[in-house]
Amino acid sequence: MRDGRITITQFIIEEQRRIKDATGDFTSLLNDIVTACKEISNLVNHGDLIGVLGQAGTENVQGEDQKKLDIITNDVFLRSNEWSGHLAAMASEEMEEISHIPSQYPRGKYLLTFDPLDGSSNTDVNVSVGTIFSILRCQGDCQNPATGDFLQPGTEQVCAGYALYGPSTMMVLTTGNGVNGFTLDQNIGEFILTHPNLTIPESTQEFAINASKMRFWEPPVKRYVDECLSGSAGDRDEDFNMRWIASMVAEVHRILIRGGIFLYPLDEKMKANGGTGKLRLMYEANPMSFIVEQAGGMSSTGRERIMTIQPDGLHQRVPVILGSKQEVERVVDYHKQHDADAAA
Ligand SMILES: O=P(O)(O)OC[C@H]1O[C@](O)(COP(=O)(O)O)[C@@H](O)[C@@H]1O
Ligand SMILES: [Mg+2]
Ligand SMILES: [Mg+2]
Repeated sequence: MRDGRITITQFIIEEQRRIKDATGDFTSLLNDIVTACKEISNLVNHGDLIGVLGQAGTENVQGEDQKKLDIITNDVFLRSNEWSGHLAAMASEEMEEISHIPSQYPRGKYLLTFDPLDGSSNTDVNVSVGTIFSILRCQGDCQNPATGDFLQPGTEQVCAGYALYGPSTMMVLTTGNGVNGFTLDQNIGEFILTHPNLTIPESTQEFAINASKMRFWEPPVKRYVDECLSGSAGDRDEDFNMRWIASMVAEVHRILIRGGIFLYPLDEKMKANGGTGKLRLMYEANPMSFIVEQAGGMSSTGRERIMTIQPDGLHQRVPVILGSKQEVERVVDYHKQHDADAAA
């Protein structure tokens, strides 16, 4: 741009020039995703002015009540990405099965998973929400993709990103070469590079967890949070602050900017109902873990690195503990100690 600012399109193209044999497919796919996020930003921003708030009256595969915006944003993502010829198929939080590319369009070599609207319990109360996405290569038959083609560990991701619809609309991306943030300039409708090379501070005094679940937490999590709450009056040398926005995108974004630790652990109530966590591996935990690790942070279930989990289902749920390395390592240690004592 004349004033030296870099648009997301220019940034992506320059990134791709680094890659030998880059065909431009990936760049074009990312541009379609960027367009979808711009459209969603506009919808979220207009809210009740265009009647998109409130319940849809339907349930998704997770058994959750869908918001109107869950369904509308899912449709925006499908329509924006199905025609390009770069995708073999898509998968979403809001669809039980994978979505095949309509026969009138060519199929390509990539797979796209997405959470079209993250933090949807916040839509009606005007609190930040987002969109999360992850791109994989289709390792199987791209002309006849199946669910199994999606079930690749997070380490296989080609790209992960999110859009945050807050006071300003931002996009944050990684293609495995660091993490960069872009802000939507509403005047020209372009995302501009404003946060190059985002890095998560190793230490922090800020934790985020839904404390209403405290009585169900496993001992390692209970111990960690208790210590944070006791602060310098307890075993920790400093005092801690707490945050909970109930939008994973907004929590992760805060952590990318100023550090912190985010926990949505497995708890006794979930276990009693045969649950394995709250957040979904394929379109929440894996893309956010890729971004957090690329920014120098750490992401774990408490017992294993999330990115190396072999997925066994499109909507599989996992415990998520991510953020500043020193704090995540501490929580992982507490799990190790607890499990070792329990096994002894
Ligand atoms: O309402 P709770 O239990 O605090 O859960 C909040 C969590 O649930 C989520 O809203 C789940 O995501 P969706 O809104 O996409 O279903 C996360 O963004 C957030 O971290
Ligand atoms: Mg979500
Ligand atoms: Mg969602």
